[in-house]
Amino acid sequence: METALINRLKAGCIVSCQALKHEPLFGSDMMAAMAVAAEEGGAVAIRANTPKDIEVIKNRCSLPVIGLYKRIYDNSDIYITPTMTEVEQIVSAGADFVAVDATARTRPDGLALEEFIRSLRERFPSVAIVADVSTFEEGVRMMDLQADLVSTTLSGYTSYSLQQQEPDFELVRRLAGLKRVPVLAEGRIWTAGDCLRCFEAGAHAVVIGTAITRPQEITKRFVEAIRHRGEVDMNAH
Ligand SMILES: CC(=O)N[C@H](C=O)[C@@H](O)[C@H](O)[C@H](O)COP(=O)(O)O
Repeated sequence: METALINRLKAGCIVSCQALKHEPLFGSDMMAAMAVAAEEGGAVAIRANTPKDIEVIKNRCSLPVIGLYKRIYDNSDIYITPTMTEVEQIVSAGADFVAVDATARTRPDGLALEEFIRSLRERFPSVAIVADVSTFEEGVRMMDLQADLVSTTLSGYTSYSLQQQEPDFELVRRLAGLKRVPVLAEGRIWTAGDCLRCFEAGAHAVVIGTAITRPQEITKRFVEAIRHRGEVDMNAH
């Protein structure tokens, strides 16, 4: 079942429909509408945050869902599905895949990454695991631990990973080059050209969030481009 699901993602566009509490589109209805729009547009899957959003999206949209649950604990920097408590809730909500922080940082419950993955597998053998990593070494470690997919989600979002404005094409290329586990290219993909570069680098699929589902950021891009043009004009006179 996992293999069929993973094959279904191949060469596809996965749309991340997420809005946090402080964002204008916050709310499960909004995210479900985004997911339906993504499905109409030809997406192959949805990435969604919180049990509630996942449940509503699964009810309205027929695409498979990569579920995660962002929760902040005081004693850890890990916030993407940090413990088994969050895993249980997103699986109950209907997630087909579970995305987890797969960095080596200390987890809130102190569980070693190996232990966490082992118990996730034991408890939920039919759920595919998406390992969100920030570096090549973390990706390899998750391949050793037999994650079903590795995603470059956290590149640029840990203190020790490459910080850059564009997607981490090189990380995609290095991980995909190992030909061990399918690799998702995720993070800061803004254009169709970025997507094509990810596929050239060997990505199994691409995950696009902000560029499709955060209108405030999309607007800002246009506004900044216009402002920049104005500044260039002023300097020319
Ligand atoms: C780092 C982190 O917490 N990333 C989150 C992961 O679920 C989301 O906030 C991103 O929107 C998603 O990864 C897609 O990336 P982008 O929005 O750049 O296309």
